[in-house]
Amino acid sequence: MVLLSKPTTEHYSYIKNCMPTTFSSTIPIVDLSKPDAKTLIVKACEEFGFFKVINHGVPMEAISQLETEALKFFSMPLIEKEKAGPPKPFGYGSKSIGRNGDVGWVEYLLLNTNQEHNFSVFGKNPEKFRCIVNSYMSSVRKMACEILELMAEGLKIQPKNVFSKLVMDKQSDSVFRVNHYPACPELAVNGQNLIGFGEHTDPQIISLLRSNNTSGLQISLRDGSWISVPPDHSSFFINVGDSLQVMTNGRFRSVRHRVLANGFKSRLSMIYFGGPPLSEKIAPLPSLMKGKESLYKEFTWFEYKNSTYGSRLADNRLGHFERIAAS
Ligand SMILES: C=C1C[C@]23C[C@H]1CC[C@H]2[C@@]12CCC[C@@](C)(C(=O)O1)[C@H]2[C@@H]3C(=O)O
Ligand SMILES: O=C(O)CCC(=O)C(=O)O
Ligand SMILES: [Fe+2]
Repeated sequence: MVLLSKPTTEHYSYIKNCMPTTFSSTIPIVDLSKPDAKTLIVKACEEFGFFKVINHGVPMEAISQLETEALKFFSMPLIEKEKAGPPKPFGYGSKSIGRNGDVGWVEYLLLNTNQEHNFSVFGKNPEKFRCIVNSYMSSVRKMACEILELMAEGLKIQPKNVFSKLVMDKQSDSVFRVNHYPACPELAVNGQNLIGFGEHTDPQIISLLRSNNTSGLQISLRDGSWISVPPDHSSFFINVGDSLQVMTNGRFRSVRHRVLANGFKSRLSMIYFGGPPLSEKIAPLPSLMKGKESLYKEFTWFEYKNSTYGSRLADNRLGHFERIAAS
């Protein structure tokens, strides 16, 4: 007799003492077609490091095509999906996140925005999937550029492409990820909170996230409390990354966020992480220092990225690069 092991969640992490989920209505909403967008973006980046964008200009068709292809990919047998792995550095991964023992109730495709690095990742119909990913990525990159320009305008710094030029650069080290969180029926029964993707900040400049209508994403506020982000499949959610926190000398905050698994519905999210070229120095822009000292030591994106590889998801990665104020 062959004994098949029952899927079990005992090796995953739970959140203890998790408060009942409260969906927040405090998350800023920015309409990119309105003239006040730049002011609202700056305010949201200072207060939360997070906001929701409507009228974003990414065609719903590009989004749903990618969603369909991704779901097709994730519905394949594990043995097929594993042909696209391991995600070192790009490809299919499941359960394990990063290199240092983090696990979550998630499977994912991690891709480079430069498609040459994504060999053999696309399953049975690679050309179609690749093409759909490309057209989605170019629309989202355009939105990233627009938002980063609005940030510069809102901060009254010049030129207005100081941030956007980094993600538009041919050498930009950007990453794209599709996360799939299967429904976890055990949770529906026992009411526990299982970690889908553990708490962390994104190391890059900016992240643009779109998900289906399944909840799970939470962000941490300045006081350390967690709020649930109501899902909205037609909008984008924008995260300030660590690099943008440094470039604004701490004025913008990179947001800590996490995903909880759902007992009833599966969640699919796709995230574009806009990063600078590897050789780029990440340092506060002189025009934002106003005579103040940099809060950070000087480092390149290459150095920061390398240090993230050695870290655990929840680590305060910027901590190593903070300059301790001389007293
Ligand atoms: C434990 C991890 C896993 C990391 C690296 C390190 C710390 C932060 C994680 C992320 C978060 C943002 C996307 C990603 C691609 C990134 O750049 O940083 C992730 C990466 C991975 O999933 O490999
Ligand atoms: O899947 C999500 O909704 C968010 C995941 C995330 O934060 C990440 O991949 O960096
Ligand atoms: Fe993230």
